[in-house]
Amino acid sequence: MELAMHPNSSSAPATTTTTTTTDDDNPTSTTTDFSLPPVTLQKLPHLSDYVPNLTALTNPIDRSTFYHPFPGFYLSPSDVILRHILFDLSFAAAAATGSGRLLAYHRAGPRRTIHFDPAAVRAAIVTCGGLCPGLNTVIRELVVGLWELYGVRQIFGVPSGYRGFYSMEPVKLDPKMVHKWHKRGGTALATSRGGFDLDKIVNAIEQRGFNQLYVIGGDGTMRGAVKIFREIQRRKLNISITGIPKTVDNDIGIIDRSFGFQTAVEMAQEAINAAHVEAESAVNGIGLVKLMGRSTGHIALHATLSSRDVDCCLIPENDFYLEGSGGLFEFLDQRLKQNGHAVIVVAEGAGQEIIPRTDEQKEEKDESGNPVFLDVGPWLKSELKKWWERDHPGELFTVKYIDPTYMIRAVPANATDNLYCTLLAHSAIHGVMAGYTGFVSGPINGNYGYIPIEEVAVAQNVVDTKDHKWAWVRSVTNQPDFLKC
Ligand SMILES: Nc1ncnc2c1ncn2[C@@H]1O[C@H](COP(=O)(O)OP(=O)(O)O)[C@@H](O)[C@H]1O
Ligand SMILES: O=P(O)(O)OC[C@H]1O[C@](O)(COP(=O)(O)O)[C@@H](O)[C@@H]1O
Ligand SMILES: [Mg+2]
Repeated sequence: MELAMHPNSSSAPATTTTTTTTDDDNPTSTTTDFSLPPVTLQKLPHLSDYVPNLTALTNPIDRSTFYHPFPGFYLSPSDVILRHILFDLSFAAAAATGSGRLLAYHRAGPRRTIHFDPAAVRAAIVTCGGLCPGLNTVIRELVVGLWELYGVRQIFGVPSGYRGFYSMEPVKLDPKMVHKWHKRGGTALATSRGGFDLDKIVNAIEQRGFNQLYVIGGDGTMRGAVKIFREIQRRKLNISITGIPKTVDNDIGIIDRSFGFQTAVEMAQEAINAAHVEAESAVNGIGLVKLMGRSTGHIALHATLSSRDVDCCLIPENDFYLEGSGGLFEFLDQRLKQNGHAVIVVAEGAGQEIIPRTDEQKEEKDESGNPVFLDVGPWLKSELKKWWERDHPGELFTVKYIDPTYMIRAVPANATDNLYCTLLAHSAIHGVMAGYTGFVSGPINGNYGYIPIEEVAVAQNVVDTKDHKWAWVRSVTNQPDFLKC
């Protein structure tokens, strides 16, 4: 679908004119006229794509005593968010001649017409994968939002992740029950890895009469949700499914960041501070902190940038080596000579290529099929000790290793993440009530949008070691780039 977003048609000549506006004869801004490139709006699946004669009702928010819908309160399909908002004007001019397009997503929010009768809704909420701060807040806000905004009364929690659909009894939820859940870490519904059996899950959904599915989970969960979505479509069921992206590692793409990530980075500071104190208080002291981050180093990177006490940050996206010129040991040698101590932050997925392992260990997977890593923390600690004894025999040296692994994700969400969780939950509810399906809610450039779940399931978010953020880390730590000459 293409939107006419600009007065110039795409066939108009691409002219770029620059003028200067003045205020009291002082130039204040530059106005450039250019043709906005054509916009492609990502199609969002809707139940009406395959369910005939859908119910169409006015939104009950019209009658809410709290909301007074004003013109523009309800969003329509022409309300969009651009995926990329940064581009240079010469690109825009070039794009208008046909060499580029802009991608847009539907904005999240209430719709004037809804396609579910609230009295007939049977909503199911499930949490899958590892923990993340804010899971309980999302559940709470889904329950309260469905109840208060739309008058839904049949809301169920599915225990223990995907396997719970077919192996456990759902738990009836209401606002009173979930009232304090945002203050608790973890997930009150319980979660698990593995157990994804498509037929059993969709059969159970049908048998239980669920017609709205709120699936909270990470990249693996989203891949599972895509399969459920496709099966629901194949069976032509009037069931809407939405994904709410949860990942403490921040490894899901397109969205600005995942909920709980900021809380985790904040928690990591405590471990880094402790490592710093220990290292500073020793002779040739090294503080070593291992942080979560299976295939992405976002937590380590952000924790490093916000701490400023870190001398070296090791992430999965940037291979490192220990010995020789430009290696970790050479760098630490210099740092210890300069400062007498050093702090290293290592993401759990870093260095996996250089830790010796058996063929069996190379194949190891968890129940969800994620690779099981060797523990980089103790390995690095032991390598550091061996190096020092070999190169500096008899000299004092200490490595204090801190592994706060689960502590950074098993806590309740901080205030910012709690707010974020609420907006995510409300966005999901509005989209589902409007009949959208197979989508994920999330912030895109600061505004909440609906993204097709199939796109989210394959979109990764890795640290770009060529961009300014990684350069910033290196400028803060002055660590080597580990590019062997
Ligand atoms: N490719 C896939 N197809 C179907 N289900 C999947 C897939 N990958 C993961 N899952 C299921 O999604 C759930 C969560 O996945 P997992 O990788 O453990 O966590 P996360 O969703 O946090 O990444 C598990 O029940 C797992 O079996
Ligand atoms: O919870 P487990 O099975 O010990 O797994 C730990 C993994 O979970 C995470 O915390 C989050 O991973 P997911 O988002 O895939 O659940 C990873 O950082 C870590 O590698
Ligand atoms: Mg994952």
